[in-house]
Amino acid sequence: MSLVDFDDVHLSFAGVNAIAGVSFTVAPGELFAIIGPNGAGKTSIFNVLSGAYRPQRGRVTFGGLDITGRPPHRIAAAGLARTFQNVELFGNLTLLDNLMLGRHTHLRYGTLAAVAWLGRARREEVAARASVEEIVDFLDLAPYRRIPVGLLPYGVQKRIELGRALAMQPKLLLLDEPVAGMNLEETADMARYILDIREELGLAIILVEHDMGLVMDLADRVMVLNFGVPITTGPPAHVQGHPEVVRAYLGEAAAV
Ligand SMILES: Nc1ncnc2c1ncn2[C@@H]1O[C@H](COP(=O)(O)OP(=O)(O)OP(=O)(O)O)[C@@H](O)[C@H]1O
Repeated sequence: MSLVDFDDVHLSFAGVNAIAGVSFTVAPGELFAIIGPNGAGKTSIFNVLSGAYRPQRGRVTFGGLDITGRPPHRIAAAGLARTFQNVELFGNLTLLDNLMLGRHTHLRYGTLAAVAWLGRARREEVAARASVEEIVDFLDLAPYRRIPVGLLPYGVQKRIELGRALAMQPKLLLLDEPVAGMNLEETADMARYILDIREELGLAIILVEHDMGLVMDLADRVMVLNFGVPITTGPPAHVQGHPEVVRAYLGEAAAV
């Protein structure tokens, strides 16, 4: 069974079609990439998946659950986590605090228990700390543990954002331009972490990215969008050779 089933989704803003009949599925553990020129509708798909936008038509199921139009916190609790195009961390908090905030979707104790620091609250907090420490190791973030994240280099902040998404223990990660603004070394590092997440943690990932080299290296399948409509979907080799894709989008990259 598919983990994600995005079925004939339509979304428009005051007559502008952001998504005009998009369908795709993502299998558990798959790395599915979405590419397309600026304004093609990639971020809108993420916003529909995560519950920020409600589509006018179509249905989205996640893990067999109909999540169409559900509020973002419900969808997050069902196991969907995302990172953003621009870093959205709490700059004056430390790495550990930022990751603990990500983990908070999983803490189930009530306010009273937390105030009284009762058994369950304490046990959950200890488990949360342990799982956050695993993420710190996994992403090689130990040197930055106690520094306010706003003071850290951009590439490290993007990695922390990835860590915060992992702290939610998701089944599906939405990565929105994870290497935008990074230098070559930072990009290669991020590519390795994305592969590790997939191979060691077995998470499904939907990747939106303009870096074609990264997409073609990492993705199992790629969907190409143009003006809110998919042109084609398939393995990287299929997409790269598709004449309409070359014309609509890969023209410059293909010439590199
Ligand atoms: N909140 C909004 N209000 C009005 N129009 C919007 C809104 N969000 C997106 N759009 C429009 O929907 C279309 C698709 O935008 P979207 O941001 O999804 O594209 P994108 O492929 O992610 O682009 P980019 O690569 O530049 O991030 C664009 O025409 C955009 O202007």
